Amino acid sequence: MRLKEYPDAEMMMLEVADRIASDLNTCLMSHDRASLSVSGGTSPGPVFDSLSAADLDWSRVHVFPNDERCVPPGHERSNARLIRERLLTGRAAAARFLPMYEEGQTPEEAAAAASARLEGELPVSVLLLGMGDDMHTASLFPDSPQLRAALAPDAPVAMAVESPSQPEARITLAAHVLRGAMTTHVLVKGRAKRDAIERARRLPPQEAPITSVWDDATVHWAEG
Ligand SMILES: O=C1O[C@H](COP(=O)(O)O)[C@@H](O)[C@H](O)[C@H]1O
Repeated sequence: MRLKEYPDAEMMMLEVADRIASDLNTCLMSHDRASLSVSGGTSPGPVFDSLSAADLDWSRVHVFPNDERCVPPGHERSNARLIRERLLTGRAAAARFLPMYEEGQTPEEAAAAASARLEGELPVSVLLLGMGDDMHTASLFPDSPQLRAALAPDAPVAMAVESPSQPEARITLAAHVLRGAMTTHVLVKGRAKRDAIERARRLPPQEAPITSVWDDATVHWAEG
């Protein structure tokens, strides 16, 4: 894992957006299309704002979340909603979006459909992950009963998971799918998460799921 520190969050968001655009362009030079899997939650909005204006052939980019909360697509906690509103606008509106959850599906149905839909998109060309204070990434939560299965090398592409700390069921890409990405960036903001990075270095994936996917990643951090 490479840790890159920035003097402020604004600079970090711009540089991460630039790096992702450059990674996508490089991929598109030698492939018909590129896949971009992005985090949800509270952190990546400013990266999306900048990335959505990037000059690249978005019509050849397929975008999907790392994970999804099983809520309706217009819900304020929907990762798809954040991606549609902040990333898939401007130039990036030409990208194809592949959702992980559709209203009315059970989590298990959504996970099976997402696995089938995303299998042909692998390996992920460019992966943007986030990380919580509890060292979860995507929806790989340390207190999830399904974590062991989601960390297994033979896990399905996408899995239905729960966490006692979360209000709804989730769909998450399995750890081996995240680990298999061609380029990985982890976006981390704030002092509490910096402390979490240091704690995670000494812990196994069962306690710090981020460590199961960050070996080849660049972790971008700014205090605020
Ligand atoms: O619940 C989630 O949490 C992580 C971290 O989110 P943040 O709000 O602390 O930035 C995020 O990466 C994941 O996609 C999301 O569903």
